[in-house]
Amino acid sequence: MASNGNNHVSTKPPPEPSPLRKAKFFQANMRILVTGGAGFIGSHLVDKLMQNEKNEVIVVDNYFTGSKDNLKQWIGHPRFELIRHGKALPVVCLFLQIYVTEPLLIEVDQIYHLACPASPIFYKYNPVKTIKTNVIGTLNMLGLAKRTGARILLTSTSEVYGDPLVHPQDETYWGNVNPIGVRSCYDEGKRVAETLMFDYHRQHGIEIRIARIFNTYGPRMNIDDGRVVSNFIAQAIRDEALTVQLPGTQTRSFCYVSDMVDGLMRLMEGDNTGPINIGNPGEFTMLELAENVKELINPEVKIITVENTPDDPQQRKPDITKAKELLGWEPKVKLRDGLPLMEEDFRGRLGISRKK
Ligand SMILES: O=C(O)[C@H]1O[C@H](OP(=O)(O)OP(=O)(O)OC[C@H]2O[C@@H](n3ccc(=O)[nH]c3=O)[C@H](O)[C@@H]2O)[C@H](O)[C@@H](O)[C@@H]1O
Repeated sequence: MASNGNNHVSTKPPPEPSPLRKAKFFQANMRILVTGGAGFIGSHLVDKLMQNEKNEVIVVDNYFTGSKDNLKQWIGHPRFELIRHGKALPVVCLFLQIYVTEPLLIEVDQIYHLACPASPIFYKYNPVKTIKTNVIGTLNMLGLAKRTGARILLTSTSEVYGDPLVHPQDETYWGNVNPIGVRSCYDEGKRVAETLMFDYHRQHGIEIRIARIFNTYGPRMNIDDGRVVSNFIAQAIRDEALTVQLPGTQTRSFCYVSDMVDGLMRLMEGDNTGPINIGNPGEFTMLELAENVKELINPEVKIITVENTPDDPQQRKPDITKAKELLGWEPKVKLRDGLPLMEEDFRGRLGISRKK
């Protein structure tokens, strides 16, 4: 049984897969559910999973932050299925509808559970729905894993470390999180989701994997997503000033999306439950990031400072020793190589070409 090296080993064998999966007539394909599969990271993960002819991929998404456009190349493909919901109810409600009141009665072998708005602007917009998504959504996916015997991977977040007092952050750090702040719906929500994963693992023998994702960027991010890399790139392309939130010395470590997807798939296929940090340890202040974007994308653009929001973590950098040792994974794409790839995608979508 997989362990995270911290005595979290389940005493129970994993539940038996559905008898259907063993039936003679049943195809040998691996059936993989991706919640949030129309989103930024989810859709890149789907692309990679679909490259393997043995995979059937089922996406559940409510399009709150994801978009059908991200999956257009797979719609109609015989190994691909998209579960979407009607338009009568507000989008987040619809998401919860399927998770809460309509259990997903499908047979799956693996579940990548990504569903949740990840941009602070979006997750703070309706915090009650955000925490419900993290708690009830994860509970229901664990219920599905229990019934089908599927292995489930949760994309948790570096936000579980809060405003960290250790640097860099390794997986043994328990975090410095405000339980009643405006970010709590997300960071505390993900912390409860991790707890649920381990409780199902210990109590029911569910095969779990937990990735703690650090800031990720790349093509298909929402243009007005509100996160720093997408903001700066869109601002530089539109000739608008880059808005560095104060103090500007706060740091983040940015991982290119293809590296992230590679890390998630290695974690799913490997033997370790995690939690495992998946992120790029290259650390930048927000002022340095702005300088890089200015130099690479638009040397004419201004950099200004603006007010920040409460509880913004002041430093963040993953210790990826565990990912290197246990998954043989480390990121390959440097920030200065990844930013131009994202610029190209944003220019295409904004319809603004580079000045000669
Ligand atoms: O990108 C991510 O992966 C993470 O994004 C957010 O976490 P955060 O690190 O706060 O992401 P941003 O909103 O991109 O902010 C990063 C830093 O940039 C600053 N910022 C943001 C936007 C902007 O226009 N200017 C600016 O300086 C913020 O103050 C903050 O210090 C989410 O909360 C995480 O769950 C998610 O994993």
